[in-house]
Amino acid sequence: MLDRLESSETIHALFGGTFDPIHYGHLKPVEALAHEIGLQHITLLPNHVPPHRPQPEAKVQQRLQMVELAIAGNPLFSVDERELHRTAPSYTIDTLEEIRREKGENLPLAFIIGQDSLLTLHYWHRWQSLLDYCHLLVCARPGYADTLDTPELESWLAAHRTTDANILKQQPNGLIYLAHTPLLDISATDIRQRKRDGLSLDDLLPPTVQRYIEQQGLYR
Ligand SMILES: Nc1ncnc2c1ncn2[C@@H]1O[C@H](COP(=O)(O)OP(=O)(O)OP(=O)(O)O)[C@@H](O)[C@H]1O
Ligand SMILES: O=C(O)c1ccc[n+]([C@@H]2O[C@H](COP(=O)([O-])O)[C@@H](O)[C@H]2O)c1
Repeated sequence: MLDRLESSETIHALFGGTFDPIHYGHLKPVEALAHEIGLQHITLLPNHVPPHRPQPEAKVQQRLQMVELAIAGNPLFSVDERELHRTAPSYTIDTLEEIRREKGENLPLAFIIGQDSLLTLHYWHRWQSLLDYCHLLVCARPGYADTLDTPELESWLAAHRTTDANILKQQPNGLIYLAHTPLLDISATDIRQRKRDGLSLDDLLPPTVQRYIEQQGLYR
């Protein structure tokens, strides 16, 4: 694999999630990230069987439908359904291996996560191999420390971190970039609880998704 590419204008950026439901805490930080580092496109990757967490309340097709409603008419986003067709746990490394095979070894590939995911990354399946396939782009998230309390993760971050977004386009994988994205205190857990409590979901997620939740009777 080439260590450095001559030049590349494109990063194939993936944003994985359970999206139960998708909300502005997902959409707005990654839109800001796209501006910050010049991403032209972001592919949302809803998972089927999320590893390391309780299983989603909404059905696969409902979570997919909410993602599609949330990104309708926004050319920045598209959705990749591949993990939804797998019944095994949606390990990110498996998906990255597959996408790397499809895209070839030179295309810069990036996987976007929130700060909370970074803090627990050492529990992920084959976590130390993730950077063999992609860069990691980390969006800030309120309520989650920006220091890692696991020495192994801390030294791994120090070894791979870059503050220069331009390098991400010149190398296919191997770097971690902590973005300066806006802090949005929104979580799907809170949205599901607010729905159960009969509270408003305004400003937390797109109106189309709100209406869908209502129509489908989700999160009661
Ligand atoms: N408000 C937010 N700010 C930044 N990143 C976020 C935010 N909400 C979620 N993310 C990130 O988006 C990805 C997908 O998150 P996920 O679908 O689990 O949403 P969630 O709101 O954390 O869900 P839940 O509350 O059900 O755990 C994760 O990498 C997570 O860190
Ligand atoms: O590969 C793993 O072991 C792994 C463990 C936890 C989370 N992930 C992926 O990280 C993304 C965010 O996860 P979540 O649980 O916050 O929605 C999503 O694409 C998950 O499939 C992946």
